[in-house]
Amino acid sequence: MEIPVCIEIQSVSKRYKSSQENSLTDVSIDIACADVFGLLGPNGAGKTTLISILCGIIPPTSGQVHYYMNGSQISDAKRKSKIGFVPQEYAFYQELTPRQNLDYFGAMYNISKKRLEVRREELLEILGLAKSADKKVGTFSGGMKRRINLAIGIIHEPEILFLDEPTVGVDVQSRNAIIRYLQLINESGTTIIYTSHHMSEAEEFCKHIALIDHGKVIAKGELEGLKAANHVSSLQSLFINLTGEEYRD
Ligand SMILES: Nc1ncnc2c1ncn2[C@@H]1O[C@H](COP(=O)(O)OP(=O)(O)OP(=O)(O)O)[C@@H](O)[C@H]1O
Repeated sequence: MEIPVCIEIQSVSKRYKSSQENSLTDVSIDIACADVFGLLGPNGAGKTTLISILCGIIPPTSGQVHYYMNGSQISDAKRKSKIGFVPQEYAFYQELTPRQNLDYFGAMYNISKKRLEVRREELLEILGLAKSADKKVGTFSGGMKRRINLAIGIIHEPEILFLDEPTVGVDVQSRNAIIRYLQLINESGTTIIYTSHHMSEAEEFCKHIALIDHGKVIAKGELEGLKAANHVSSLQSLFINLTGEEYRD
């Protein structure tokens, strides 16, 4: 049985107003429902730009993005309540505690007080933040900050979750906790689209990938199939084979 498409990206190009060049050129990708999809590529490839377009934060210069749920296209308004976004930058208030941050962002999604309380405590527990739930987030380690960033992005139980480098700068323990939790919510049906520079993590985590370089898709498909077709045994080798060794400064 064919898995239905959840996000259809059609010929998306982006040129920022201040720029002479495209940051994305003619990007077309289909992402299946309940997939773990990796958007991978070197620095400056266009990954954050693409995620920002998919989340509706910035518009494409040309091209279209369609979202589908239960086989039907959904409106932009409906899409907003269905998606979650965990950005690369910390998106919380340093002066507030994890409980206060989660209450604040939960209220923005109009979650009922009762449901929010349950969801908040559940996330604090699962992500190992319960003991520090009443301390200011500004005093936290990098790993704890990444985990609270994740908790905020999923407080409203999104069906589609975008994560931009969710494990950057964290230790192995926090990385494992984050990936384990993401695997858990994927198993219960959440579609995950994520970027990372951590190739062994992406290799373990992603089912399908798109490799982007200089704003263009240079490879896409099922990860194992791409490795076999390129005669390599690891995602890192595939990445180097297709994007080369030179710096992207
Ligand atoms: N607001 C902006 N205005 C102008 N150019 C931008 C803007 N944001 C990004 N760019 C440019 O668009 C290109 C793609 O950047 P983007 O941040 O999407 O890449 P990335 O793949 O996420 O990189 P990284 O892995 O370093 O985070 C780069 O050349 C970048 O300089």
